[in-house]
Amino acid sequence: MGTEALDEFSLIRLLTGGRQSPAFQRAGGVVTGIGDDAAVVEVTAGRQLILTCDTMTDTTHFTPVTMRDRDIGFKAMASAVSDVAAMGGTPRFALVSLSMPRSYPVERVHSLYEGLYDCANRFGVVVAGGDTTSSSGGLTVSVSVIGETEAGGALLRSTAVPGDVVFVTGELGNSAAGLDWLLSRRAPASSWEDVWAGADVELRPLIEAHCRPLPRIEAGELLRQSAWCHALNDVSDGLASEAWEIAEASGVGMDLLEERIPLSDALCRHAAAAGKEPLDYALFGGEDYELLGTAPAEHAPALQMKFKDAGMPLYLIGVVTAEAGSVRLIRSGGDTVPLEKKGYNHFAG
Ligand SMILES: Nc1ncnc2c1ncn2[C@@H]1O[C@H](COP(=O)(O)OP(=O)(O)O)[C@@H](O)[C@H]1O
Ligand SMILES: Cc1ncc(C[n+]2csc(CCOP(=O)(O)OP(=O)(O)O)c2C)c(N)n1
Ligand SMILES: [Mg+2]
Ligand SMILES: [Mg+2]
Ligand SMILES: [Mg+2]
Repeated sequence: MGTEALDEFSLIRLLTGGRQSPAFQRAGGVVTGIGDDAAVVEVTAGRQLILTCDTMTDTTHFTPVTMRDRDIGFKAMASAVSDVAAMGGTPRFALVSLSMPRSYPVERVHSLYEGLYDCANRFGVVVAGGDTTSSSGGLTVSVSVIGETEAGGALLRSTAVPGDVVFVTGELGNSAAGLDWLLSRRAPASSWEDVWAGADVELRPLIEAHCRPLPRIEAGELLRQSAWCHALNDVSDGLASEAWEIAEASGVGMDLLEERIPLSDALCRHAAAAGKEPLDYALFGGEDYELLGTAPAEHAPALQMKFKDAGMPLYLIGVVTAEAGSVRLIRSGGDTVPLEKKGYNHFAG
C-alpha cells in the first residue's frame, strides 16, 4: 500500500501515534505536542537553547543497498542529535520533516519511524512535531533538534588554544568502510538480516557504525561539565575536514599523529581486503559522529581518567599549534605532511 492510500492526517497519526507515552512527553517538557499548529514546550529557566537541523536524502545519504528503512530513521535522528553533543548540550525536542513519493509504501515509512523513535527514545528526545509532504523526487528526512545547556556553557569550534591536546571520543573510519562494503555487496539492505543476526561478526562494527551511529551525548556532557574542553566538533565529514574547521574557526594550527588515530581491527581488515589505506577512511570518510575536540594539555590526564571512570574512551591524537592555516599529519615514520582540507562535500568533486 502506497502513502496515497491514506490521507495526510491518517498517515501522520499512523507514524507518530503511541510511540512516546504522554508521561514521557510531559516529563520531557512538552505542554502541547503533535496535533496543533505548533508545539508548546517548557524551557528551563537560566539555560540556553541549542538549535540544529540535519537532512538525509535518497542517493546522497542512503540507497536501497546501504540502509534499511529503520536505519534511515535512526540515523536521521542520530546525526541531528550528534550536533547537540558537539555543543556539549542535552537534546530535548525534535521536529521531523518528511517528503516522499505518493507511491512510497506505508510499511516502509512506518519502519523508518520505528528507527527514528528508537533513537529519540534512547536520548530522551520528544518528537514534538514536524511536516509531511509528497515529493516528485526520492525520500528526504530532515530532523531539527532543540537541546539545552547552562547559559554560556556551549562548547564551540572557535575556542581552541595553542598548546591544547586534540582528542577524539572513538574509532574513526568505520562508517565509511561499512559504506564501502555495503556498496560493493550490491544486495538490498533489507535482505541482509544475516549480518544483523551476527552471522558476519567481523563486519558488524563497520555496518553498525554506518547504519546505527550513536551520538556521543554523554561524552559531550562530560566535556562540558569538566570545564576543561576548549573546542568541540562532531565528525560528520571526516577527521581532516573537522580538524580544519576547528583550526580555521579558532585561528590556530593542528598537528595530528598518525599512530594515535584510533582505527578498528575490522577497518584495517576491510581496507587490506579492498586494497585501500585504512587511514584514508578515518581522514576523509565521515559519518563517524565521534567528537573531536581540544583541551589544555595539563588537564588531559584527568580528562582521560574521567572518561575511563564513565566507561568511555578518549584518544589523544594531536596538538594545537600557533601556526594558523597549518593542519598537518605527523606520519608514523616521522615525516610531517600537510593534511588536505578534504572530506565529504555536497557540492565539490
Ligand atoms: N540552508 C541553510 N540556511 C541557514 N544556515 C545553514 C544552512 N545550511 C547550513 N547552515 C548552517 O551552517 C553551519 C554549518 O552547517 P553544517 O556544515 O551542515 O554543520 P554540521 O556539519 O555540523 O552538521 C551550521 O551553523 C548550520 O546551521
Ligand atoms: C549512498 C551513500 N553515498 C555516500 C555516503 C557518504 N556521505 C553522504 S553525506 C556524508 C557527510 C555527512 O552528511 P552531511 O549531510 O554533510 O552531514 P553534516 O556534516 O551536515 O552533519 C557522507 C560521508 C552515504 N552515506 N551514502
Ligand atoms: Mg548539515
Ligand atoms: Mg556538526
Ligand atoms: Mg551535522
